[in-house]
Amino acid sequence: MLISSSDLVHKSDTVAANGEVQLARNGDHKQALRFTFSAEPTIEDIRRMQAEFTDERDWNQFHQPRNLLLAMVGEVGELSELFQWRGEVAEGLPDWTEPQREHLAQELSDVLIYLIELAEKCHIDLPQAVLRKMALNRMKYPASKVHGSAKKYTEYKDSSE
Ligand SMILES: Nc1ccn([C@H]2C[C@H](O)[C@@H](COP(=O)(O)OP(=O)(O)OP(=O)(O)O)O2)c(=O)n1
Repeated sequence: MLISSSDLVHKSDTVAANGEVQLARNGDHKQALRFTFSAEPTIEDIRRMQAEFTDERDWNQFHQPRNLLLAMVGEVGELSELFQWRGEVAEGLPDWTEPQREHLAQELSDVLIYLIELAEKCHIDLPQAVLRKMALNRMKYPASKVHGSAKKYTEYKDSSE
């Protein structure tokens, strides 16, 4: 389908990681395009692949929870360096070069890989934990109450509480 740039600004339109644009026409609200991920690999896929990587190298002896946490924090530091001193950056990082974007992709991946292995080694079922936490977040921050405000939940004075 041929689409013009003006077609690409509707609520719910998405751009998948492969660049494919998914159009939705469920309202007249105009919003920025929403970026989406590929469906795979899943978090469990990444856990399994990293477990294989670790097993093949006999590295489980080093990959205890505390070491994984420190490794992850180190990678968060490397990730932070990419943004350091640049000032605020716009969504989609329009001013970044492809090598810079690839570097960012690698640092984000390092953080995620260590996070997932840390959860595994702590026997936390991360996908299910995320579901539970998001349900809690929705209860703590009802959209009707907090819409458009970034205040912490403790700052809301609710007469019904
Ligand atoms: N003991 C290790 C070492 C590496 N990795 C994996 C997980 C990370 O995705 C990546 C981290 O590799 P490096 O420690 O070499 O860190 P970087 O890839 O960030 O390299 P650099 O520090 O040179 O930027 O490799 C791992 O699982 N266990």
